[in-house]
Amino acid sequence: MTRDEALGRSIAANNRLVRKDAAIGLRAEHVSITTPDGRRIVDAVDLSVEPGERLAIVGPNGAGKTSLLRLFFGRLKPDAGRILLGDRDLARISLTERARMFAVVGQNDLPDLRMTLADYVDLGRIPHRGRVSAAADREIVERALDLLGLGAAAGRRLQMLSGGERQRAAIARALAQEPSILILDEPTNHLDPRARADMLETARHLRITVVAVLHDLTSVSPFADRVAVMQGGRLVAHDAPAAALDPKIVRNVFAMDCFPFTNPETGRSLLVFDTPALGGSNVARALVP
Ligand SMILES: Nc1ncnc2c1ncn2[C@@H]1O[C@H](COP(=O)(O)OP(=O)(O)OP(=O)(O)O)[C@@H](O)[C@H]1O
Repeated sequence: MTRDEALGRSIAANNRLVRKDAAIGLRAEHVSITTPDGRRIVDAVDLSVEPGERLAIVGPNGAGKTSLLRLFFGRLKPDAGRILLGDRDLARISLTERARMFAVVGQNDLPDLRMTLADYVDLGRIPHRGRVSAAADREIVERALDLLGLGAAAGRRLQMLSGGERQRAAIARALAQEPSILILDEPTNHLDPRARADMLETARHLRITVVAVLHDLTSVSPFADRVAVMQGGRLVAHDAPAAALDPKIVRNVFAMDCFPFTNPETGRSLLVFDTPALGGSNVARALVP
């Protein structure tokens, strides 16, 4: 059994973490956000995420990725356009219901570091409190911890965990919420390459809708079904990874070279990125006499 299959089986065995009504899609219809000084940080974006799909949002710094992500789960309201959750307008869905549907792992989710890991992951149960027995809540927390390989650390305080372990704890907390939609803002920050691959692989097996802002472009194609490329608040591509991260688009948007590559052992297609030849960037020009 490959590692990938083993993970799939472990997640299937822990499938209490995946809601039966998990297959919900999201749609942004012509959404915009304009700042008080008149800047369009999200500009007339139309974008759909199919039920159970994993969408990666990529783009350079300041492109509007986090703002678009926040529109998707209602943290920000659009000035124009609307967000649909399934066929319902998100603006008409109560905060309580949203809290049960969306689990969000943000960039700076620093809780009180004196909490134990188990208590922290139990926070994910708050939207469901009273709907199932306390024993069922505990079991779900344990499953979420086991799934992220943190079972043995359940009694440790967060301050005793490494950055990578805290990041996994945040994902465990999100999964304990049994969300329909998982929202990840740069989830692989602080993770070493193996932990990063594991985390994205875990998200890949969940069979729920996942929307993730990713900075590391090499993580995108193993993880995502589709990719939204943002630049200057606009959506400039929305397609399967190889098409959305086409070399021309990558060069225009990121000033990087992109080379498609197939892993000869697995047949999996991967994208390799490089900076353009010296002289292609202002920094390089400044450094080379
Ligand atoms: N509340 C706000 N008020 C004014 N400007 C904002 C606000 N939030 C974000 N911005 C600006 O909007 C633009 C897009 O920000 P956003 O955080 O969505 O980009 P991003 O693509 O996620 O960037 P990064 O990769 O650096 O995290 C930036 O220029 C940012 O400074």
